[in-house]
Amino acid sequence: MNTETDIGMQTPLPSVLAFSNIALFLDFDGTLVSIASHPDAVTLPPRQRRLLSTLQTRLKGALAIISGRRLADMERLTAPLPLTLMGCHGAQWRDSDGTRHAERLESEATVHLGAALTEFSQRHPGTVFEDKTYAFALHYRQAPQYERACRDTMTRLWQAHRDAYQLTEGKCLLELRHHACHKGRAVQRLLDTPPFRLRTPMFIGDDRTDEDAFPVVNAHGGFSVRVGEAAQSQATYRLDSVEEVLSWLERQTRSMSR
Ligand SMILES: O=P(O)(O)OC[C@H]1O[C@H](O[C@H]2O[C@H](CO)[C@@H](O)[C@H](O)[C@H]2O)[C@H](O)[C@@H](O)[C@@H]1O
Repeated sequence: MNTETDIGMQTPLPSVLAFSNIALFLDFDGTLVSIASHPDAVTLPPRQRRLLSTLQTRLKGALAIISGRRLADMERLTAPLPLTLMGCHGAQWRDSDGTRHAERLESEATVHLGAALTEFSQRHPGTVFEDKTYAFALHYRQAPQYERACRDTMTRLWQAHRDAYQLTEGKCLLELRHHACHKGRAVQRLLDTPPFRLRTPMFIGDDRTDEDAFPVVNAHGGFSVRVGEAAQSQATYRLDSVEEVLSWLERQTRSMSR
């Protein structure tokens, strides 16, 4: 059964929700911060810092960022906020008290994939290779002339390692994700533990890998929100841009008791 909805069919989010019992899960790039030319060009601006800090307090800690980036990147970008963070699409995570966890990685392919993609990006100037241990991302945003070569190489590597890896497409990005990387399982893991347990989940995200989380949120009677344009999505609701995400969340904080 196809449960995806044409993006135009999604409902705009109500202007204000009963927000104090929400467990809020936020994607990072393209949701909380705008897309930039290079992964390292992104920072967390003061407006987002203030918002996250307020949400963390008002939701009594039931706030997590679930990103495709490495956990270490997310810790650096959000420091010193004491947030629950998940990196590598949920394969690594940090509790709000600073305790770190990681999925076991049983793949023997990581060294081979890392070496092959390092060599590829050296031969194709402008492409960016990110080795995230659980996932291998190849960016062509600054070298669109190599998109075809990136696709061919990633497809060939995936065919050799499809037992352990999935090939997905992001924004000017192709990614080999170990099966341990799955935002749906990440959301379920948090919903099984305090302070998220017994709350209504909301996930806001803009990308293909966020689609893994939407069915889990829907099954819990929560709010799945896709940001921006997509051909199809399993999200029930839509916000159009990072600016809309920020102003919608700011409106919720104003309506919540202190
Ligand atoms: O799950 P997310 O937090 O949305 O992370 C998804 C990927 O985000 C980053 O790449 C994207 O953002 C870059 C900076 O704006 C941009 O240059 C790139 O083209 C985008 O694909 C990050 O580098 C990846 O590791 C994440 O998987």
